[in-house]
Amino acid sequence: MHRIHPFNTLKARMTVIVCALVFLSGILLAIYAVNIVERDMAKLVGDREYALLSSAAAQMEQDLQSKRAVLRVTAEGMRAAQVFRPAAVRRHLEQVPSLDQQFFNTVAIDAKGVLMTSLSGDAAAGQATAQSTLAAREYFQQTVERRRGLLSRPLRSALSGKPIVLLTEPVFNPAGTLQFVLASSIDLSEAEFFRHLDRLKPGRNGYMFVITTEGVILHHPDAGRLLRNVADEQGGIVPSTRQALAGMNGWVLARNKAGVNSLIGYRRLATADWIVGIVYPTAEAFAPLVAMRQRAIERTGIAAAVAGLLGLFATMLLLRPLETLRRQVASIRRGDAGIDIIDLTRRDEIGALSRAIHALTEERAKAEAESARLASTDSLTGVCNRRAMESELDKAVLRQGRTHGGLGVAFLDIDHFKQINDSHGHGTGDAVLVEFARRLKLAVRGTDIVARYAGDEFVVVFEGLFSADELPALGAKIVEAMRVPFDVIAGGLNVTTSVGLAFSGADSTRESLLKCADEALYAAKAAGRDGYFVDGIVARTCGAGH
Ligand SMILES: Nc1nc2c(ncn2[C@@H]2O[C@H](COP(=O)(O)OP(=O)(O)OP(=O)(O)O)[C@@H](O)[C@H]2O)c(=O)[nH]1
Repeated sequence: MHRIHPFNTLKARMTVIVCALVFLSGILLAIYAVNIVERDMAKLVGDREYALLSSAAAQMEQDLQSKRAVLRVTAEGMRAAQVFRPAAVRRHLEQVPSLDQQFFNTVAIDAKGVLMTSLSGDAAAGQATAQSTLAAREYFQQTVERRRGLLSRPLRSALSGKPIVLLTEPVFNPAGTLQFVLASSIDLSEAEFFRHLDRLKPGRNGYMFVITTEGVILHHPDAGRLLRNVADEQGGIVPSTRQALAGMNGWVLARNKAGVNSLIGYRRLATADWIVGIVYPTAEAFAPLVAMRQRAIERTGIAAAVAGLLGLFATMLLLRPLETLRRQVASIRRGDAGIDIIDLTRRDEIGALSRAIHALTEERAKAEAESARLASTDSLTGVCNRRAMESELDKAVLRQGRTHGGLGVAFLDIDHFKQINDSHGHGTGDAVLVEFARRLKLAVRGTDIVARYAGDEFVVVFEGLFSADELPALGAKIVEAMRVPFDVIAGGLNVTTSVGLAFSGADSTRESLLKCADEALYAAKAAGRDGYFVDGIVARTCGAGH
């Protein structure tokens, strides 16, 4: 029997397909779910960081406001008290403790830009260095011009050399003439609100930064970048910062300047041209998600393996009847079982296949039987043909050899059949042959073999005879059966036959028996037809050596 390779079985294929489908759908589902979660979580984390950023920005704003207020109140107090001379100014400033708390230093610059006093440091030295330069400073010029205080661009202090921003406030006399400008500096490298900002930095590698709306760095974990403009740095402005400089408030997922994928947020202050920023590397921000994705993929793999096993089990269970059917068909082919072992009661496709196989086998058996019948039947008369007769006679000879039963053979020929054909036509001749065969069958036993040997010649094989003595009666009966006119033409047609009979001996063969019977027929013809002759009835039985 042809064996099927295990990998070619339906079970294997279906298992592979089930596994692949489960794995694929699982992975797709996991990716889809993780993506949704990722999106939601990114939004959650982004919004949370942005909220943090906003609160830091608000606090910074508040801090700047209170600084501004301290300076304004101080200036207002000096105007009201008409404190305009340098020594008085210094004394007054020294008496405002919040100035020292809020600022790195506070200076007074007269209307010409000359440093009048500086709260910290050597005022005289400061005066000497700054006298020629402060008048040109942008913050001084703009304060004088606008006649109100401002927050300066970041700059390097002429006095301390530190990176600073200045809050200014002009002081006028009651007549409205500018007496001097108060300028309080915030040390960018030490500012308290930046320290506070750093305390809010997200994760281990996240950081906060502050830039001006012109791109100058006010605060950054890398102190070396202070006062640099991001546009002038190597690599230029990253796209997200460019958007922030253009006015964007919010967060994005982008690369920072170091090329690290990060969640980057920007928040512009309302009262200063500053932008507070936050950078949170995504690897850290979404670390739980990365772990979750890993877990999802691992678990999907396990689920696929389990589903594959279950699929294999289910497939084996479902296909078991198919395997049974295959075995049944194999045993039917081997001849070990009949077609009835096939179960026709199932209501599924395997049942339908079983019924189809059953019907096909039955039809084939019928067709084979029919073709065997046709192969062994004379098409005109319906009795056995010569070949079938010879085969049956061979078997009968063998049987009689074993059972020692008697076997007789009659060889018949219709008398003057050629004349019937010639006188009445071939059709009538055929009708005579048919009627002759019918009568012949009726004249002998149902178990005897009646065959058309050729043309108008017939053979009958009689089994189970006791002796050759029974042959004359059989011959007479046949001759007698043809005596009634054949109803094949108007008025009937007289048809007679001559019969030669032979009886088997111990060493008889088909050929010898037929030869004996043929010789007896010849004798019957010679004796005048319409009669029978039994070969050797008196003298001999018919043996192979005849
Ligand atoms: N109608 C018909 N005629 C057949 C058929 N087969 C053979 N024949 C004819 O049957 C005739 C047989 O003639 P023969 O056996 O030679 O001689 P016969 O006329 O019977 O004469 P005897 O046998 O000597 O009595 C031939 O003319 C054949 O052509 C057949 O199937 N149908």
